[in-house]
Amino acid sequence: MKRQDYISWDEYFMGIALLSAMRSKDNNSQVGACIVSPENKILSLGYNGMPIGCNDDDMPWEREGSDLDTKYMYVCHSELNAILNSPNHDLRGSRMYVTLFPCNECAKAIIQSGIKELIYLSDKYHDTHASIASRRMFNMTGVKYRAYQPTGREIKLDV
Ligand SMILES: O=c1[nH]c(=O)n([C@H]2C[C@H](O)[C@@H](COP(=O)(O)O)O2)cc1CO
Ligand SMILES: [Zn+2]
Repeated sequence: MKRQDYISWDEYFMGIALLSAMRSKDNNSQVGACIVSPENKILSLGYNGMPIGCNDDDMPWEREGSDLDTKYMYVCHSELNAILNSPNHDLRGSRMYVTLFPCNECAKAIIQSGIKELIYLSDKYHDTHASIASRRMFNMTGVKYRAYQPTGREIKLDV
Protein backbone atom coordinates (compact mmCIF):
# COMPACT_ATOMS: atom_id res chain seq x y z
CA MET A 1 0.00 0.00 0.00
CA LYS A 2 1.27 3.50 -0.76
CA ARG A 3 2.40 5.87 1.95
CA GLN A 4 -0.55 7.85 3.34
CA ASP A 5 1.24 10.67 5.09
CA TYR A 6 2.14 12.69 2.03
CA ILE A 7 1.31 16.40 1.69
CA SER A 8 -1.45 17.59 -0.65
CA TRP A 9 -0.81 19.78 -3.69
CA ASP A 10 -2.23 22.75 -1.77
CA GLU A 11 0.11 22.16 1.18
CA TYR A 12 3.03 21.66 -1.17
CA PHE A 13 2.55 24.86 -3.17
CA MET A 14 1.49 27.05 -0.25
CA GLY A 15 4.52 25.71 1.61
CA ILE A 16 6.73 26.81 -1.26
CA ALA A 17 5.05 30.23 -1.29
CA LEU A 18 5.74 30.51 2.46
CA LEU A 19 9.34 29.49 1.98
CA SER A 20 9.72 32.10 -0.77
CA ALA A 21 8.28 34.74 1.57
CA MET A 22 11.11 34.04 3.99
CA ARG A 23 13.48 35.70 1.49
CA SER A 24 11.67 39.04 1.93
CA LYS A 25 13.51 41.96 3.56
CA ASP A 26 10.24 43.61 4.55
CA ASN A 27 10.07 43.71 8.33
CA ASN A 28 6.27 43.99 8.46
CA SER A 29 4.84 41.79 5.69
CA GLN A 30 6.71 38.95 4.01
CA VAL A 31 4.72 37.76 1.01
CA GLY A 32 5.42 34.80 -1.28
CA ALA A 33 3.74 33.57 -4.46
CA CYS A 34 3.92 30.33 -6.41
CA ILE A 35 2.35 29.91 -9.86
CA VAL A 36 1.38 26.41 -10.93
CA SER A 37 0.20 24.89 -14.22
CA PRO A 38 -2.94 22.78 -14.56
CA GLU A 39 -0.56 19.76 -14.51
CA ASN A 40 0.77 20.90 -11.12
CA LYS A 41 4.13 21.99 -12.45
CA ILE A 42 5.68 25.07 -10.88
CA LEU A 43 5.88 27.87 -13.44
CA SER A 44 7.26 30.65 -11.28
CA LEU A 45 7.98 31.97 -7.81
CA GLY A 46 8.24 35.42 -6.26
CA TYR A 47 8.38 37.42 -3.07
CA ASN A 48 8.13 41.10 -2.26
CA GLY A 49 11.35 42.96 -2.76
CA MET A 50 13.07 45.94 -4.26
CA PRO A 51 13.60 46.05 -8.03
CA ILE A 52 16.73 44.34 -9.34
CA GLY A 53 19.65 46.74 -8.98
CA CYS A 54 18.08 48.75 -6.14
CA ASN A 55 20.25 47.96 -3.16
CA ASP A 56 18.13 46.63 -0.27
CA ASP A 57 20.39 48.42 2.18
CA ASP A 58 19.92 51.79 0.48
CA MET A 59 16.13 51.58 0.06
CA PRO A 60 13.60 52.67 2.68
CA TRP A 61 11.62 49.95 4.45
CA GLU A 62 9.45 52.36 6.45
CA ARG A 63 5.67 52.30 6.26
CA GLU A 64 5.18 55.92 7.25
CA GLY A 65 6.65 59.27 6.39
CA SER A 66 6.86 61.25 3.22
CA ASP A 67 5.89 59.12 0.18
CA LEU A 68 9.36 59.05 -1.22
CA ASP A 69 10.77 57.76 2.04
CA THR A 70 8.45 54.76 2.35
CA LYS A 71 8.82 51.28 0.86
CA TYR A 72 5.50 51.59 -0.97
CA MET A 73 6.98 53.71 -3.76
CA TYR A 74 9.55 51.08 -4.64
CA VAL A 75 8.79 47.57 -3.49
CA CYS A 76 7.73 45.06 -6.12
CA HIS A 77 4.92 42.84 -4.88
CA SER A 78 5.39 39.08 -4.73
CA GLU A 79 2.62 38.40 -7.24
CA LEU A 80 4.05 40.80 -9.81
CA ASN A 81 7.51 39.36 -9.27
CA ALA A 82 6.19 35.83 -9.77
CA ILE A 83 4.43 36.88 -12.99
CA LEU A 84 7.48 38.70 -14.32
CA ASN A 85 9.86 35.91 -13.25
CA SER A 86 8.10 33.23 -15.31
CA PRO A 87 10.49 32.11 -18.02
CA ASN A 88 8.05 31.68 -20.92
CA HIS A 89 5.44 34.19 -19.76
CA ASP A 90 2.57 31.92 -20.70
CA LEU A 91 0.53 31.66 -17.54
CA ARG A 92 -2.86 31.10 -19.15
CA GLY A 93 -5.01 28.68 -17.18
CA SER A 94 -2.60 28.55 -14.26
CA ARG A 95 -3.27 29.10 -10.58
CA MET A 96 -1.42 31.22 -8.05
CA TYR A 97 -0.73 30.39 -4.40
CA VAL A 98 -0.03 33.56 -2.45
CA THR A 99 0.47 34.15 1.26
CA LEU A 100 -1.47 37.45 1.23
CA PHE A 101 -4.59 38.36 -0.74
CA PRO A 102 -3.48 40.50 -3.72
CA CYS A 103 -3.86 44.25 -3.99
CA ASN A 104 -5.70 45.78 -6.94
CA GLU A 105 -2.51 46.38 -8.93
CA CYS A 106 -1.51 42.73 -8.63
CA ALA A 107 -5.07 41.68 -9.40
CA LYS A 108 -4.81 43.51 -12.73
CA ALA A 109 -1.57 41.69 -13.57
CA ILE A 110 -3.06 38.35 -12.47
CA ILE A 111 -6.07 38.86 -14.74
CA GLN A 112 -4.04 40.07 -17.72
CA SER A 113 -1.67 37.13 -17.53
CA GLY A 114 -4.52 34.61 -17.71
CA ILE A 115 -4.18 33.14 -14.22
CA LYS A 116 -7.53 31.51 -13.48
CA GLU A 117 -7.44 30.63 -9.80
CA LEU A 118 -6.02 32.19 -6.69
CA ILE A 119 -5.41 30.44 -3.36
CA TYR A 120 -4.49 32.81 -0.54
CA LEU A 121 -3.44 32.49 3.08
CA SER A 122 -3.74 35.79 4.94
CA ASP A 123 -6.53 38.22 4.16
CA LYS A 124 -5.46 40.82 6.70
CA TYR A 125 -6.34 43.73 4.41
CA HIS A 126 -9.79 42.34 3.56
CA ASP A 127 -11.66 45.61 4.16
CA THR A 128 -9.29 47.96 2.35
CA HIS A 129 -10.28 49.51 -0.95
CA ALA A 130 -7.41 47.66 -2.63
CA SER A 131 -8.85 44.28 -1.61
CA ILE A 132 -12.41 45.29 -2.44
CA ALA A 133 -11.30 46.41 -5.91
CA SER A 134 -9.42 43.13 -6.41
CA ARG A 135 -12.48 41.06 -5.55
CA ARG A 136 -14.61 43.20 -7.83
CA MET A 137 -12.27 42.56 -10.76
CA PHE A 138 -11.89 38.85 -9.98
CA ASN A 139 -15.66 38.45 -9.80
CA MET A 140 -16.16 40.22 -13.13
CA THR A 141 -13.49 38.27 -14.94
CA GLY A 142 -14.20 34.83 -13.49
CA VAL A 143 -10.90 34.44 -11.66
CA LYS A 144 -11.74 32.01 -8.85
CA TYR A 145 -10.33 32.71 -5.41
CA ARG A 146 -10.43 30.69 -2.22
CA ALA A 147 -8.81 30.78 1.19
CA TYR A 148 -6.23 28.09 1.86
CA GLN A 149 -7.58 25.59 4.39
CA PRO A 150 -4.91 24.98 7.02
CA THR A 151 -4.37 21.31 7.72
CA GLY A 152 -2.65 21.78 11.04
CA ARG A 153 0.30 19.80 9.75
CA GLU A 154 3.59 21.26 10.88
CA ILE A 155 6.28 21.26 8.25
CA LYS A 156 9.67 21.74 9.79
CA LEU A 157 12.82 22.53 7.90
CA ASP A 158 16.04 21.92 9.66
CA VAL A 159 18.84 22.68 7.26
O1 LIG B 1 -0.59 41.62 -2.42
C1 LIG B 1 0.42 42.09 -1.87
N1 LIG B 1 1.65 41.60 -2.20
C2 LIG B 1 2.81 42.07 -1.65
O2 LIG B 1 3.89 41.60 -1.97
N2 LIG B 1 2.70 43.09 -0.73
C3 LIG B 1 3.91 43.58 -0.11
C4 LIG B 1 4.25 45.03 -0.34
C5 LIG B 1 4.93 45.42 0.95
O3 LIG B 1 6.30 45.02 0.90
C6 LIG B 1 4.20 44.59 1.98
C7 LIG B 1 3.01 45.27 2.60
O4 LIG B 1 3.48 46.08 3.61
P1 LIG B 1 2.63 46.48 4.90
O5 LIG B 1 1.83 45.23 5.30
O6 LIG B 1 3.66 46.87 5.91
O7 LIG B 1 1.73 47.60 4.46
O8 LIG B 1 3.73 43.45 1.30
C8 LIG B 1 1.49 43.58 -0.37
C9 LIG B 1 0.35 43.11 -0.90
C10 LIG B 1 -1.01 43.56 -0.54
O9 LIG B 1 -1.02 44.71 0.11
ZN1 LIG C 1 0.10 43.86 -4.98
